[in-house]
Amino acid sequence: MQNIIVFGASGQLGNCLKKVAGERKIDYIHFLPEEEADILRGDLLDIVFEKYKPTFAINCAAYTAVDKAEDEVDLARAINKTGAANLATHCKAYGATLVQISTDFIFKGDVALPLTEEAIAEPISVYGLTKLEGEQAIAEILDEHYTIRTSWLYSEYGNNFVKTMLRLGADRDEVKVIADQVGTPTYAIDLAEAILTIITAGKKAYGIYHYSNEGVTSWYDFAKGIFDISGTDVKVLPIRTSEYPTNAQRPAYSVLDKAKIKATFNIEIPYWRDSLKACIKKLAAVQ
Ligand SMILES: NC(=O)C1=CN([C@@H]2O[C@H](COP(=O)(O)OP(=O)(O)OC[C@H]3O[C@@H](n4cnc5c(N)ncnc54)[C@H](OP(=O)(O)O)[C@@H]3O)[C@@H](O)[C@H]2O)C=CC1
Ligand SMILES: Cc1cn([C@H]2C[C@H](O)[C@@H](COP(=O)(O)OP(=O)(O)O[C@H]3O[C@@H](C)C(=O)[C@@H](O)[C@H]3O)O2)c(=O)[nH]c1=O
Repeated sequence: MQNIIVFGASGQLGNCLKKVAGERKIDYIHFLPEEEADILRGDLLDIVFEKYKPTFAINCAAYTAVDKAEDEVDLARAINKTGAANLATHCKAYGATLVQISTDFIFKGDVALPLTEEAIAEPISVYGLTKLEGEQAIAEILDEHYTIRTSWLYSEYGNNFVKTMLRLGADRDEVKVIADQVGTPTYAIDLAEAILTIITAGKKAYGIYHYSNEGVTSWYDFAKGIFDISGTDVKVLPIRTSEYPTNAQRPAYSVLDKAKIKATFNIEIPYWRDSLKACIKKLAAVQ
């Protein structure tokens, strides 16, 4: 009997998993409220692991405020590293497999070649560093883990670049967006589908995998796509990273190579613009 528990269930990816699990009629998945499943509280983790005796735990909990993390290093490290390690320890004790979500921001991004799972990780931000430390802590504790690195998540849930652009586009005549950071957006609904496909495949092909949508774009082109598809009349000006100072540094190139996940789990990945259309359609329907 499978039993899946989800941490960080109220976040963007948690909500997408809820949606996709509902559509797939998976009824053995439990979305844990944060107050009952704080990944920093060993006492609460003891209770939920004992209650559910999970076969899989999915960790959607994270500290994701990239700029703020530069000033809140201890909190970012506690959630992204210690929290992940706590889950790995509990999974080991209960014979569960851990699905961890990581990020393209573990990479430096100074080489314009798609990044494989073996590419050297050299984070340039506190967020990226603490996420990498989380990956490493899990790997030291547990063999039975799927660590899925993804990039530029967006969806109809939570806060993300698509929703920010639609808000700015509605308020302003002009938006300036960085054109020299290149990567691939990922519709979090597509990622949720991939996670549930991996879990239900029962393959035990543990390890690190890369997943984003297909294609390559810049934040500027992504913004253009958002405004084109939504029919928002706003001028978008391409700018350099140096013209948009932020607390945290971000990789200039972070396109993930998805060959491994496609070959191992027979996953078909949608093109980023097709998924963006699907998301904007959903957002328009709820307005
Ligand atoms: N967003 C993105 O663009 C990308 C995200 N990722 C990774 O994907 C994963 C999911 O991201 P996403 O859904 O967008 O992130 P969100 O920030 O939307 O969700 C994270 C969730 O974790 C919860 N959380 C924080 N601390 C704890 C804790 N101690 N115990 C339990 N829950 C906690 C948050 O609750 P609260 O809000 O109450 O603090 C929030 O609900 C993360 O691992 C992230 O690093 C990877 C690449 C891109
Ligand atoms: C709002 C805005 C952002 N930008 C730039 C800043 C930044 O380089 C880029 C994206 O900005 P955001 O702050 O929305 O996104 P950011 O928080 O940097 O997104 C990252 O989040 C973490 C959690 C990840 O793991 C990454 O994969 C990535 O998705 O767009 C502009 O150029 N103009 C704007 O008006």
